[in-house]
Order: sequence, then C-alpha cells, then structure tokens
Amino acid sequence: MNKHVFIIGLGLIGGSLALTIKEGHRATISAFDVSEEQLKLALALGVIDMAEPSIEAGAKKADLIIIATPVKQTKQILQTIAHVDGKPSAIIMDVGSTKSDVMQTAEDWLPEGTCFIGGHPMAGSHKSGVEAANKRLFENAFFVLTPSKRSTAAQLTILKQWLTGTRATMIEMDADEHDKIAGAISHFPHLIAAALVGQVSDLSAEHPLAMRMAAGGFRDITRIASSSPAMWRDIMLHNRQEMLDAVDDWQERMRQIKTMLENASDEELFTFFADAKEFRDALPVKTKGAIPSFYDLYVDVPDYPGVISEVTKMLADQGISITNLRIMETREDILGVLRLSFRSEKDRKKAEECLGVASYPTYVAT
Ligand SMILES: NC(=O)c1ccc[n+]([C@@H]2O[C@H](COP(=O)([O-])OP(=O)(O)OC[C@H]3O[C@@H](n4cnc5c(N)ncnc54)[C@H](O)[C@@H]3O)[C@@H](O)[C@H]2O)c1
Ligand SMILES: O=C(O)C(=O)C[C@]1(C(=O)O)C=C[C@@H](O)C=C1
Repeated sequence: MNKHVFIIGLGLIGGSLALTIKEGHRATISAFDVSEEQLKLALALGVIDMAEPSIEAGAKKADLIIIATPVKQTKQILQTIAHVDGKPSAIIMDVGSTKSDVMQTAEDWLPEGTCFIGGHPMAGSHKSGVEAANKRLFENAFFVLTPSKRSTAAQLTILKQWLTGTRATMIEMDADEHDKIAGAISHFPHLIAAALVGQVSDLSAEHPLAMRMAAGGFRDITRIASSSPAMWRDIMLHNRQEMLDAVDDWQERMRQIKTMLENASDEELFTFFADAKEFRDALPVKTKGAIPSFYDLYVDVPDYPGVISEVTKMLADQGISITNLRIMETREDILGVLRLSFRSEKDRKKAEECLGVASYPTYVAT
C-alpha cells in the first residue's frame, strides 16, 4: 500500500527532505505550512503531491510525520499532534537545530506508544524557504538522530530507510551531547558572525568605505549572519545555557588575546594563530559535516577580455556543467580570480584536468 509522508513546515529543510524522500520512495508526500505561499510554490515546483488544510488532517493518515518548523513552533506542534488519532505505527521526527527541549516536550506530551525520534541534519544554508530546497543539501553531511524512550530499534531502522535519499551519514547521539557540540560548532559561530557584522556596521557609520572594502575574510566569516533572524533567535533561546557558557569562555579567550596584544608578545600571538591553523587544516575537506565542501575550483586566469567565456566554453565542450561562477574581487590567500562550482567531486576533477591541459593553473581551497 502507498505510504504517506506528512511534512509540517515546508521551508528549506522540509522541502529538501521532501525531494530526497521522493527520489527513493513511492510515497505520497503532503505538507502543511502556515504560509499558503510556500505551499503553492511547493506544489508548483513539484516538491510535494498535495497540501493539507491543517496539521490534524495530515497527521491522521501519515506513516511518517516530519516537523520542519523553527524549534519554538515544533514544541507547539508536538502538543497539537498529541491529540490526533493517527496510525499507531506512525513515526514522528523533527529536524530542529536544538534537541533537549524538543525531546522533553515529546516525552511530556505524546501519548505512551507514540514513536518520536529527534533529528538534525548538519547541513543547511543562510537561505530560507522552499524555493531554496535542494535534494543534494544533505549529501555526505552528518544527520544526527536522537532516539528516546519513545522509540524502538526497529523504528529507528525504518526511519533511516526513509532518509536514505539524503545520502547523509546517520549518527545517533544523546540530546544533551548534541546541544553541547552543535552549540560550539554551529550556534555560537552564528552569534559571533552577527556580532562581527554589528561591529563593522557601527564602524561604517563613521567610515562608509568599510562596507565596500569588506573582502573575502569578512565575507567568509559572516556569510551565516544572513540567516533567518527568527530561526536563530529560537535556537539561541533553546540552547541558552550552552550559549551563556560559550560567552564566558569567549570572554576569557578575548582577555588572553588582549594581554598578548598589550604585551606585544609575538611568540604567543604566533602560537595562537598556528594552533588555530593546525586544527582548521585538519578538518575533513572532501566530506560535508562540520564544514561543508562545495566542489569549488579556483582558476588563475590572465586579465584580458573574453577569458571567462574561453574557460566556460572549454568546460562546456567537455560536457562539464558549472553550477556557479564567481569572479573573486580579491585574491586573499587563494590564487586565482575565477571560482567555479561543480555538482560533484568527479566534475571538479574533470574540470581540473581539462583546464590543466590548457595551462590554466587551478587550485582547490582547503
Ligand atoms: N537552515 C538551516 O541551515 C538548518 C539546518 C538544519 C536544521 N535546521 C532546522 O530546521 C528547521 C526549519 O528551518 P528552515 O531553514 O527550513 O526554515 P525555513 O524558514 O526555510 O522554513 C520553516 C517553515 O516553517 C513554516 N512554519 C512556521 N511556523 C509554522 C507552524 N506553526 N506551522 C506550520 N508551518 C510553520 C514557515 O512558514 C516556513 O515555511 C528549524 O528548526 C531549524 O532549526 C535548519
Ligand atoms: O551553512 C549554513 O549556512 C549553516 O548555517 C548551516 C548550519 C550550520 O551552522 O552549520 C546551520 C544550522 C543547522 O542547524 C545546521 C547547519
């Protein structure tokens, strides 16, 4: 019999999951979203098969329910679902960036025997909405699952089968440990990115050139400050203690840096940067996960008219598709002024070979 998947909150993550499930399963996928616009768009883009008029209507018939709203709403939705007379075999999951509060709400509200498994794909974007949904978003990323008293090993296996199309690496983790790690590698960096933007924003009131001069370094470290403010407000409030601890730790680090600067301690400053570089360089580059790889290739091209079309034609002649092209405004630490993005490592390798034959130096950023 045809299975039914119901997604609540059809934005970037809900939409991307719908696309991955569609690929691997013959299931009807329906969704509910408070935004009718999102539902209309999702239907037009073929992301879902049908829109539901309410949470109750979709939850009643679903085999798999995915809650993909901001975390504050997820907790309210769990309370709504608790009153729905759904299929006894249904699996309910969420995709929220914080886990402890959500797991506690499921435990407090869902009736005995209802299956709930927490989820968090460690991949995303600063973009929101179903228009940004992408079936490859989770490829090679970690997908954290937090099983609970409300789930069995067999149900966890079924859920993993539903999620095979993500091509993500499933890992199981306790909610508190998840929140500690995600707090350090995702939540706190968003706080710092926004604070850095605030610092430059204040500076540009007096020095308007600051905004225009902002180059690769500032752009790289602050890309995530363009994310949804509502989503990040909720994440901060749902991982508040970890954030408070991280702020304390950060203040202590800043105090140490201040001392190094006051004392002009060149050796200590060198060690500070060298230690950071060593750890950062050791992060995996080929797989997604803590830091996603985008299959980018930097090409050092001479400065003459028509050079970009020469490069793109060369790749097109070899049947290699480019998913994105950017002319770098500054060279920074990367040689090459053209950044080409590809869909896969295989395409990037082919492009590297093709451009190498034509004597264009190419570089892969690590
Ligand atoms: N964006 C990321 O990088 C990322 C990555 C992993 C996990 N997450 C988590 O995934 C969840 C969704 O994030 P997103 O990036 O897809 O956000 P999004 O803004 O793209 O989508 C959220 C959707 O939920 C809908 N919504 C809000 N309240 C609702 C309600 N009460 N009922 C039904 N629909 C409602 C919104 O209209 C929107 O369409 C969040 O909990 C977030 O923490 C985000
Ligand atoms: O790439 C981005 O824009 C993200 O912010 C993705 C990111 C992250 O911090 O790494 C954001 C939130 C998530 O819960 C998981 C992934």
